[in-house]
Amino acid sequence: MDFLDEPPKREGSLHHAIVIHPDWSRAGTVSRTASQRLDEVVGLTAAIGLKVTDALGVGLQDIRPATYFGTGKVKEIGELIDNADPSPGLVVVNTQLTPVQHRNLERAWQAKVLDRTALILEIFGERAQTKEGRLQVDLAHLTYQRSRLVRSWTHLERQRGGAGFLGGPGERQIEADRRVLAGKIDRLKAQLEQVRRTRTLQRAKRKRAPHPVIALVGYTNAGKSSLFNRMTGAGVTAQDLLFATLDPTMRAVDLPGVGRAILSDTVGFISDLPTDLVAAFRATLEEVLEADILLHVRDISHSEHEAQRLDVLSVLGELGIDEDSPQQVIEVWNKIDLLSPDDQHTAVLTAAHRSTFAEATLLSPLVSAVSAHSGEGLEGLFGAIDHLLTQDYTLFHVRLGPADGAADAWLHAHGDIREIVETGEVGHRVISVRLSEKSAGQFRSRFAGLSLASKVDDESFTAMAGFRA
Ligand SMILES: Nc1nc2c(ncn2[C@@H]2O[C@H](COP(=O)(O)OP(=O)(O)OP(=O)(O)O)[C@@H](O)[C@H]2O)c(=O)[nH]1
Ligand SMILES: [Mg+2]
Repeated sequence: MDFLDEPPKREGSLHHAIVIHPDWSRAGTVSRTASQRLDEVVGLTAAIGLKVTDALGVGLQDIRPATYFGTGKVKEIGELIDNADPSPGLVVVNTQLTPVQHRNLERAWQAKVLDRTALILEIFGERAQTKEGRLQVDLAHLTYQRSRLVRSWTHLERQRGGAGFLGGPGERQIEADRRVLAGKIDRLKAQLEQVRRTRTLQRAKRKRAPHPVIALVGYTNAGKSSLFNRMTGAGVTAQDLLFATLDPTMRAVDLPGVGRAILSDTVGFISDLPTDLVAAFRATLEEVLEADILLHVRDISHSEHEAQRLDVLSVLGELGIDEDSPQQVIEVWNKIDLLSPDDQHTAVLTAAHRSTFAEATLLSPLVSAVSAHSGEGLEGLFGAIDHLLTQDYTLFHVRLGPADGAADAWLHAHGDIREIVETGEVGHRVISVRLSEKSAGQFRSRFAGLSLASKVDDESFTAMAGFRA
């Protein structure tokens, strides 16, 4: 009964995998076609450096509690594994298997089985860079293992030849007392809580700085890091890999027209992201909750971009972000360089049209069509950000003299300078600047001797600037 003591007998290569996508399309309820789903899971498998020897969709009409697939299918796939050369040591099944199905399939095929959750965990395990990222992945991994007490195959195990996840004794550890696992989980949770507290403090500090926070979210591979790089000039990893970015990266940037803002790149989302995993990443994704603006980056050249959009909305929903949330939303239709000239034209027009009626919410976002690669459309995106951040700004005019250097610097730092008009007198000028209500209040109390004038008509502006009519 206890398969844990029964290692696979066939010595398949742990670098090679067969990928299986259970296909329900005949039941008529899938939102995506099976072949695109299969492509995605092949991409995920390749993302951890595995060679895919075979990839197939398997039509299903019902699920067997013991083996997921019917007996005939299990046997058929078993033969496929046996006949493959090199013999694959891994079978990826693109669904969530129950612990029993998982174990039985491993035994039947004498190979390691990775279901969708395990596969995504493997990718995350490989990508995590920071302490926090690793903690989160470890936690997700242990939670997954505890739920099934099945041996987990990890890339660490693969690389170190037997060392398991966390660099511990691996499989033996899983076989050990559940209480050990539970203890580890508790400790990880405590450590993560500490990280979370530190982050909250950092956020509070940022809040005191007057800079808006802009967070990039989107389906994995949509081009978030590429756009982040375009916007910041930073060398953040952008790769044609799923989940190239796992840890959030933040940068202060000076955006044209907007001034200083904090830009945050985040982990990509994917369909069927297990709830556990979403929870594990909550700590880092809290940046998203705190953002003033969300840039929802979409690969508009992808045939599945609409389904991906819905997946992203559903993950955001699990994080507590919905259409009523305070974050303002811009959809960034990325990769327009990959569209035909006609489609590109349509995308740009549609984006502009949508934006006209947009409420800047999740369901009614502003839209910007761009190419992170060529930089096309970026000005429009900056314009949209500027619009959102400054829409409650009022235009003021301030007359400054030679002694008002401090006020001048303050306005440049906190306002959106529209125009500077030199008056006739040396060192005197009128600055037209857009300020938020809050900034205007601060200016008035800080520079009480200067007057901030709003709604100045042409005539009084001329008078103010000392021009002769
Ligand atoms: N042609 C084209 N390719 C792009 C563009 N933007 C990104 N890419 C490519 O798309 C792939 C994914 O880009 P990333 O920036 O890593 O995507 P990401 O959303 O950060 O991905 P994850 O971090 O994995 O979630 C890379 O190969 C990029 O070079 C674009 O505007 N045009
Ligand atoms: Mg990325």
